[in-house]
Amino acid sequence: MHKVSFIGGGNVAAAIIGGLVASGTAPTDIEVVEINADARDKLATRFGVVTHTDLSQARLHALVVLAVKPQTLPEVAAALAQRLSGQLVVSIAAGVRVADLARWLGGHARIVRAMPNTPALVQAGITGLFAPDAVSQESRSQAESVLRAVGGVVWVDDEPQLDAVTAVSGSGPAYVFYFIESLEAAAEAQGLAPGVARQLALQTFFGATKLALESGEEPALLRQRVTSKGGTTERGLAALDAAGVKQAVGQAVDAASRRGAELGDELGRLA
Ligand SMILES: NC(=O)C1=CN([C@@H]2O[C@H](COP(=O)(O)OP(=O)(O)OC[C@H]3O[C@@H](n4cnc5c(N)ncnc54)[C@H](OP(=O)(O)O)[C@@H]3O)[C@@H](O)[C@H]2O)C=CC1
Ligand SMILES: O=C(O)[C@@H]1CCC=N1
Repeated sequence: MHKVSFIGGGNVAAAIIGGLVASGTAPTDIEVVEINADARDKLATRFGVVTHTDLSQARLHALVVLAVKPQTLPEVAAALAQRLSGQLVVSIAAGVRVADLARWLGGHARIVRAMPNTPALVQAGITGLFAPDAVSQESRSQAESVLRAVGGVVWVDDEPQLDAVTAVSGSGPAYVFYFIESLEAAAEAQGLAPGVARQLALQTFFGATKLALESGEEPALLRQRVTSKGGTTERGLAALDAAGVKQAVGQAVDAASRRGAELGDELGRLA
């Protein structure tokens, strides 16, 4: 496993670092530049990684993961530009395009974009990856091996598709938690105790997903098997249809994807 430098040590960086350490990377082979003292202390205590307050203190390993907010990236990239000497740069920032990042990095070409998600924390993430044609197969494999430490990976051929990935699986855990919260609230409204409501909601999402993954069957077929003719599920699904839930999910993904493109446009206008 490669030595990795992280710039930004927040939620997602911590999840990836956790996966790397769990899959055998020595904590001392990971360094993190993080301006927030609390976050820095947590990373050092939890994983034993090397931490720095400022980029100027970093050694910069062969693979550098940019894990700051998109709005912070132009400033971080400008500071990093002076320090780069051929490293592979992997950006996880939503929306920020390779061409803009390359420009802020002073023309650096070895860039891969990645869009992970927070289930990475429990090594059950899924990451979308994109690299421009000029990036070698070896660099692609290096980037992929870091993200594989926290779950599955998929590659997309066109950069705009990464906005769709962001909207589906990057933001997706938030939609799932929203559905879990809704099911739990509905269970409580039926008079079930809060602890029971939580257990029913969580295990139902977990069990249904496990069944779909392990059986490999079409989700539509699995749904039909739950839906007895003239029974309860039929009524429940009819209510979901009448409320336009399927359309609402489409609208959520569309809105999130457009925000990704918009972030790219906004930040791309910066020099
Ligand atoms: N959250 C998610 O589910 C996902 C997020 N992403 C992307 O990942 C990136 C990080 O997101 P997330 O982990 O949620 O964000 P966080 O805010 O948790 O992490 C970013 C960290 O970087 C620190 N930071 C800010 N400026 C600097 C700097 N100049 N040098 C070093 N560290 C700095 C921040 O400190 P402080 O808080 O003090 O500013 C913060 O601790 C974003 O670009 C986001 O688009 C991608 C996939 C999923
Ligand atoms: O909300 C966001 O912008 C980030 C990107 C995907 C998940 N969180």
